[in-house]
Amino acid sequence: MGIVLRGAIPLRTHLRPLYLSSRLRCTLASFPSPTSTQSKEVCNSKENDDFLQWLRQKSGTEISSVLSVGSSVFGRSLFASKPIEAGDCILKIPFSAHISVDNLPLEMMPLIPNEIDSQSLVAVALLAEQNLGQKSDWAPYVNCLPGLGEMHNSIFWSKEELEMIRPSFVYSETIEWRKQFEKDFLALKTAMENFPDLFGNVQLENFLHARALVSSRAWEIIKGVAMIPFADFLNHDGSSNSVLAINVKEQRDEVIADRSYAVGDEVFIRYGKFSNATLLLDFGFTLPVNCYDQVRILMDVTSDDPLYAQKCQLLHEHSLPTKLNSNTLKKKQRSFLIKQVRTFKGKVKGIPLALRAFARVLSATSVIELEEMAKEAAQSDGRLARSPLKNRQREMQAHLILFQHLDRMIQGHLAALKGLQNMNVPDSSEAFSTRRKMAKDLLGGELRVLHSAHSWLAAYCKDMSSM
Ligand SMILES: C[S@@+](CC[C@H](N)C(=O)[O-])C[C@H]1O[C@@H](n2cnc3c(N)ncnc32)[C@H](O)[C@@H]1O
Repeated sequence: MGIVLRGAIPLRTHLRPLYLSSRLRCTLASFPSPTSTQSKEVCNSKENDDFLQWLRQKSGTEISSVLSVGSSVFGRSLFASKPIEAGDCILKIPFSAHISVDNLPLEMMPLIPNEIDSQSLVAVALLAEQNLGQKSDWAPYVNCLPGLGEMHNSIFWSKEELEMIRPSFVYSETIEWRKQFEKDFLALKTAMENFPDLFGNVQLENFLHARALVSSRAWEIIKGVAMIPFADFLNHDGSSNSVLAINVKEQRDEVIADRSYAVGDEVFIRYGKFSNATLLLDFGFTLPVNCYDQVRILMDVTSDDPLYAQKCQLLHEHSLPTKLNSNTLKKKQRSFLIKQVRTFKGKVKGIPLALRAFARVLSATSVIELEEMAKEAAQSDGRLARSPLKNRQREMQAHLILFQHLDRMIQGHLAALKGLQNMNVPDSSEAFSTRRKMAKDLLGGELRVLHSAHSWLAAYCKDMSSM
């Protein structure tokens, strides 16, 4: 195998493919590149030289002769120190420079419960390096990592800050994640206590910090995930076609420039095709305009529906989410994901077929209709209610249910955005204003997606009623 392209890791994603398939480039109008607003930055040459010299020694090879470390509005960043042409390989980092689970003592592994994911394991490895301080082989790198106060992942938001994003699914996901990480920490604490010299006295706050450092800057490697010094100083531009790639043959990570850069320009890569929800949860930032935005929605059969039991049963039998599996499935697994709606060759993209099928079941008013849906599914590919209902009135009703659901979500988002606009932010609270801006980006992006689906549903219902 040669080069494998990959994205940075969002939290708790175990099975993300190791390569990025289609590499859709957003139009500049819909997705401004950060480079266009970026001022050139003079790098601190001493810091850069020291860091690169340490990494060169650690790796036994040249890392990059065209990039230097500096800072931009996005924090630590990499800049072109020489002219770069599209197609140039701009950095090469051997696997030996990774911080991964291999940094942990082998004797510790049997003490770690199976349910702990590889990102939490790397967080534990990072905690050990942090505790070793200057004695750590990775000290020059570990010292560069942002402190807890500089992290804005939603798991660090206060109750009041989280209220700003209540209409978004990210609100409940953040709460779920925090609970999960607290549980993971308790499970890992016992293992760490067996190695007091290595870990010292790790508190929940330290673990959450390390966990968020991993989610915002680790990449998938062949086994699990790893922190990759220097490569993780590159900031994200959703319109970039440069990604971090694994060169298995040469046992190193590489980045190929997708465009030319003049000396002093900040160099960006794309971490992945991530929505603002993912960026907020995993990376602690958002983009003002993000063409990968999407909205998670939860729909359920209401308990006052006369056919409640029959609808739940039918949906459940066809693997559609219902309250029946709320004990076994997390909210995310029970939700539907809407993307910006586009019509292509008469087909609509963005509203999942499963969601439309769900709405068709919701719209049924008799057991006979439900039985017909089940029969039709059995006679075709087994999937329930995938085709338009023969009864046009009913088909319109199904889509009206979705339309009204989205309408309520739109009203919720609009009210929350208005609240953010009118909110008094104390001048002293820099973190709060950063987070308020992130809340605006998240809700604004979701609103655009909701509006696109809402308009499409309105047109569909109109078509149905006029037939
Ligand atoms: C892989 S690190 C990149 C280096 C980082 N700037 C630093 O100071 O170490 C990812 C972090 O950089 C910041 N970042 C990267 N791209 C960004 C962007 N387009 N807008 C805002 N922040 C960004 C976020 O804080 C993110 O969690």
